[in-house]
Amino acid sequence: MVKQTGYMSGFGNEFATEALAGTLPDGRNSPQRVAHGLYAEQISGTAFTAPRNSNRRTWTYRIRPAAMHGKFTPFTQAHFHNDFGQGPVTPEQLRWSPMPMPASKVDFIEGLFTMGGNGSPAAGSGIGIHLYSANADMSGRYFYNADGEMLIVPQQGRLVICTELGVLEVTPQEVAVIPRGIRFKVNLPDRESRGYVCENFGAFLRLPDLGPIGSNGLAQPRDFLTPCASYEDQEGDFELVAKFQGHLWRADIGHSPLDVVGWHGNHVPYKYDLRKFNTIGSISFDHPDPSIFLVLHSPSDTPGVGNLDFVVFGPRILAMQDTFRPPWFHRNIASECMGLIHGAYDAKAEGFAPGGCSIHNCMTGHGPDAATFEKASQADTTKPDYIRDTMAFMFESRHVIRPSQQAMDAAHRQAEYIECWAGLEKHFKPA
Ligand SMILES: O=C(O)Cc1cc(O)ccc1O
Ligand SMILES: [Fe+2]
Repeated sequence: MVKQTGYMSGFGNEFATEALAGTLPDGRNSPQRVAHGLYAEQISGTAFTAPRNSNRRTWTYRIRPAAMHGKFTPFTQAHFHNDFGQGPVTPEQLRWSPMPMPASKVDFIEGLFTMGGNGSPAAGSGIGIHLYSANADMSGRYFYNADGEMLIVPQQGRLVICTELGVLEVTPQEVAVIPRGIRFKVNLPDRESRGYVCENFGAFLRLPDLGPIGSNGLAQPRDFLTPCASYEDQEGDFELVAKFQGHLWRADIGHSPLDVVGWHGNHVPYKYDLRKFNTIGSISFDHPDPSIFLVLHSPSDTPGVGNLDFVVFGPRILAMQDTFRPPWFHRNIASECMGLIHGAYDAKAEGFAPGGCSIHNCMTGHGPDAATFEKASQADTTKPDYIRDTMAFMFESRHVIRPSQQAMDAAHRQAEYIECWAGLEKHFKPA
């Protein structure tokens, strides 16, 4: 079992950490013989020649190189994939209730259920959106995703994510990012967990620029935590599962691949507590665009346009006067997938439950439901509203989120979702 040994703070830092003193070579990466009889191995997360400020790689010093495992054969888990389809896609507003907990024993990888996505691992852009519900540890099973980094958002039940580079303990309202290629397993200390996963096939997530906000605000770099090195020195009949080009593969492996005794670099897993987000809003009038709630951003090749934007709607005080305070009615060029981690969301009076999700695609009209509209239109805006118990989020993407067939067919899909706007009254009085 990999032991938790603490965290290092900062976003995008060059970290250096060793679980055994004297592991890291001094002044070089690949000495002729590594200390303690370890192997040196580099993991490159970006092109060798990527500009310095977006170059990611980590040097690992490990018991065995990652090349040591059996042959890959397909791994059957039909619900987790990137087959978002090529045919017609409905522009309808879509919403789902929380996914039920599994009836039999299911681990994190077995419990992943693809909701939709865009682009592809082959194209090197786009995202995959998944829900998971799981009730078993990954015992003897290890996983890596060659297709992209994984943003993991537990909604219920903690996750202990044991990675090659150390252990992340993640509670609901915290999120974790596992970089492309990093091997890990997930244990469930609360026996059950469910939540959301966004795979990012494009440029890695980074902190957004702050522009006129200034040098502080939104997610602060020091609140991102990367684990210190810790390792398993274990032999056994284990399994390595790989996600490669949209599908899963398995290979026998005779040892734990979480065998990195020391490492240095910046291609690293991290976690972030969403409750630490410094939310900024209007203190005069109008509801600002939700870009001010941006936590992490994966840029596309068009400046200012996100391959993936991770946006969070946490507790906040609404003070705008003579303003319709909840999110307005809108249609966006971007496509939106929302989830709810805790409490209620201020645009939806009912039906959007913690663990549920919605998709509002490019130019599809949406906004407050009828009950929310009526209430907020009458509210006293001379006094502030304290929105306390809430944590909603959005995966927003420049490209249409194509729902998977299994998501469209799922029993937990709310087929009558659009009825939440049916009760909006006609108030028009031309005189
Ligand atoms: O649709 C939503 O609820 C998300 C959202 C929130 C907001 O405050 C403004 C725009 C937007 O898309
Ligand atoms: Fe929206």
